Amino acid sequence: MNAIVFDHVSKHYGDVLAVDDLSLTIEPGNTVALLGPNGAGKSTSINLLLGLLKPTAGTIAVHGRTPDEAVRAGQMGAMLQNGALIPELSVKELIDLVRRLYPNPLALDEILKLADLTELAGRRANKLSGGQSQRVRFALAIAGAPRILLLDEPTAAMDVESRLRFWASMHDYASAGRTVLFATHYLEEADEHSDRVIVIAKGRLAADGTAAEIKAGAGGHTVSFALGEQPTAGLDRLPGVTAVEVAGGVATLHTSDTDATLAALYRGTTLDVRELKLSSADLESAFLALTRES
Ligand SMILES: Nc1ncnc2c1ncn2[C@@H]1O[C@H](COP(=O)(O)OP(=O)(O)OP(=O)(O)O)[C@@H](O)[C@H]1O
Repeated sequence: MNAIVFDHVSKHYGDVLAVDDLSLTIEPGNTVALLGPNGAGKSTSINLLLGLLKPTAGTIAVHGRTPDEAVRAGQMGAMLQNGALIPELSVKELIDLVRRLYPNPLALDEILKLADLTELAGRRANKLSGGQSQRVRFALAIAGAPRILLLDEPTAAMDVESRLRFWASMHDYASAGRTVLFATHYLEEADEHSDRVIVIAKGRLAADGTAAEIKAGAGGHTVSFALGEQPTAGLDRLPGVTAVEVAGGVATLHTSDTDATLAALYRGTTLDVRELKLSSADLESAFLALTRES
């Protein structure tokens, strides 16, 4: 059975269509990045999954149950964008308080270890740094041993070292066959820390695949050369070429097949090709191309 199913889900806030006929399935054990620019509908989708919002149309299933049923059964844990911690309690007390609310929680020591908080167990919540507070929020999200973990921009405002520690914790938790869905703006995080990337823009699905597939599918490579005064006609019809840009006397061809484009450039045109450069588009340009299109 799928872990998460969105079936033609839409969500309106008054006149604003935040999620627009979104259909997707996520299998158990996958770590999936939900990537999209500001206002794409990432938080709305996560809140719909948690049952905090109801869809205007369509249905959502979590291991075959409604979101409300799945939350009640302790199957979902979430780390949302802001959530206050109780300042007077120590890290250990706070986590223990929350874990006791669940039917089958993880052991306290295991949570502290997974969230990399063992050394901070006695520290009061109001004496934690921003990155440490985020680790406590992560600990609270996993306390009930949820099968599905939802993380809404979990590393926002973390420094580089905190991010590394955070992602190590997330991978440890996911490694026991759990499903993780995290929303992010950071392309490199989606690339490095997920098995699958779902790109949404304006509430719609813009791409779905591994980071490598998304890079390839969005015209993943560029071939550029000094064009000078030579004509550009026909460049857009070379095999593999998806877009042509000319700026400052340099032509840049976006291509899905570098070999075919290069062969045709040399054999099929009379252009004098100089200062040739090849580059692999990164996820960022693929992402920009995808979100621009939609
Ligand atoms: N409570 C609300 N009332 C009205 N409009 C809302 C509300 N919450 C979100 N929206 C709008 O819905 C759209 C999607 O917002 P959402 O917060 O889901 O996007 P997001 O991808 O999470 O953005 P960000 O990356 O900036 O957090 C945006 O246009 C936003 O302005």
